[in-house]
Amino acid sequence: MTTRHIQNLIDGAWVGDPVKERRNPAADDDVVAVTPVSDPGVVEEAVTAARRAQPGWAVLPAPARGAILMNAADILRRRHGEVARDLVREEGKTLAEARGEVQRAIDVLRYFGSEGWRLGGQVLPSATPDTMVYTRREPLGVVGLITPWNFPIAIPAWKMAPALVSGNAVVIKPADVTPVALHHLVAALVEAGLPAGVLNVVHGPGRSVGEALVGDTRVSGVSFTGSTEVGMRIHHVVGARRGRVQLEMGGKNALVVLDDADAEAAARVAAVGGFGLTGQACTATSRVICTPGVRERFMAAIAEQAGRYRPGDGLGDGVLMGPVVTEQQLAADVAAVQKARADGAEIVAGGEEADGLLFPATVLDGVRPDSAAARDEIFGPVIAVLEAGDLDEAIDLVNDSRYGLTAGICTRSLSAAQHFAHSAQVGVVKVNRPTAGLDLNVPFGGTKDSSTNTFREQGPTAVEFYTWSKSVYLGWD
Ligand SMILES: NC(=O)C1=CN([C@@H]2O[C@H](COP(=O)(O)OP(=O)(O)OC[C@H]3O[C@@H](n4cnc5c(N)ncnc54)[C@H](OP(=O)(O)O)[C@@H]3O)[C@@H](O)[C@H]2O)C=CC1
Ligand SMILES: O=C(O)CCC(=O)C(=O)O
Repeated sequence: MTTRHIQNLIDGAWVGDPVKERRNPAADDDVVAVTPVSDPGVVEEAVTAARRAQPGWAVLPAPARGAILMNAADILRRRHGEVARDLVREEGKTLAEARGEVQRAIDVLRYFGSEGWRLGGQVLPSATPDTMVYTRREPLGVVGLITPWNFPIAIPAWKMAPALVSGNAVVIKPADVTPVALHHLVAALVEAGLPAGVLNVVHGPGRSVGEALVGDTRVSGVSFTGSTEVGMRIHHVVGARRGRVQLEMGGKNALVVLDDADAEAAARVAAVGGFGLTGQACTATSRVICTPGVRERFMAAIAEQAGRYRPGDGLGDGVLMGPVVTEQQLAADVAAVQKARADGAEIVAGGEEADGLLFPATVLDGVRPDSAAARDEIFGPVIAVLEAGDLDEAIDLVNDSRYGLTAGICTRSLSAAQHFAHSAQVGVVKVNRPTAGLDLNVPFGGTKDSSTNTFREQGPTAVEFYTWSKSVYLGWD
């Protein structure tokens, strides 16, 4: 297996000594990558380079910027298999999940590449004679992107692509443990013709490099995906200088299963949302709320599903669930299940016994709404099952959370589905579909502690975060 020697990208040059190892979570003897451990001085250089490059990039016609994203998509497509295997090795996804994520990054580049032909404003009537009014979208300037390990190529792609096509220069700090997938994306953009300095990458710890990026007053906007704790801190720092902030943080996403649902189908939906991606998605199904008539059938079906998601090396045949990403995340998963047991939950599948970083798909029954298992994000393959008397009680439970990212319902009733869709205090509602898994052309974001609930990511609205609106009055005599 190849070890990737990865460097920072500053002003078009690959620099920095790769010293820090990342090992495969499924095979500790497999060194996937070595990366630099940068200090805040490197961030300073990166932002300086970005500042220098941005005006030249912004005056290129938007279709020319978009064409570079399109070229990068083609380059990445040719490397699809190699990138997907590296992604399995560094993050622990299954090969099918990794292939899907790489394809998503390619499609995101294509989508925003073609946005280059559509970026524009509005033409409006003026109250003044012989005057035309139109709006333009101006880039913010230099934007900082801070990304997590759980979608190490798709999330950087869906932040970078709208930022770049709308004329910004970018400095990105990827998650420390997953440098390789991002490197493939960045290499494709460089080979596709991105001018030096327009995209800069700094590897290193969040608490030093990430903080330096967030704290640099030349950075006009920061887009972050990760924990609520770090996100809130970023909001505080960037907000204090009236910078623009976009945060995608945690979730405690619930799936409601009503009496009229097909219990087996609902269990499959819950398992894809809760155990797929090893439960390591902010959109993962973390709570299932059953009404009494379906509960018994659902419990039998979800226990059977948990048995199918036996954890293993994501490169292995037929493996539906890969390992947990790190020891640190494993410790959090184990502690959450132990706490749930101590709080009186019954473990009907899985449990806290891990084999290395292989953690079993776990189902907790009899979870009290006020307990940690019902309230705190776990970020592992753990589903807490709660009971509600009827749909309205279920909706109250869904909304009784500090988070508001996604929610789902399994039902055959159109009116129940509609009532739920309109009452759930979340950014994304799914009916008879897993809470995780998003279309790249659809706005994404949440409410409450899940998001800044202002600028949505993905889809046509994504460029709004990276631009501001200017109104031009054009008069003639
Ligand atoms: N919403 C989501 O999709 C995600 C949520 N999470 C949640 O967060 C928990 C912890 O995961 P973790 O990876 O530690 O998440 P973090 O929020 O710590 O990390 C996310 C990103 O922020 C960086 N970062 C960390 N500290 C700072 C800081 N002080 N200033 C600026 N940037 C910083 C990280 O860098 P570095 O990697 O170097 O620490 C990483 O690039 C998970 O258990 C899960 O609950 C995690 C990942 C994604
Ligand atoms: O569910 C998805 O497809 C995306 C999830 C996501 O954005 C995240 O976990 O950060």
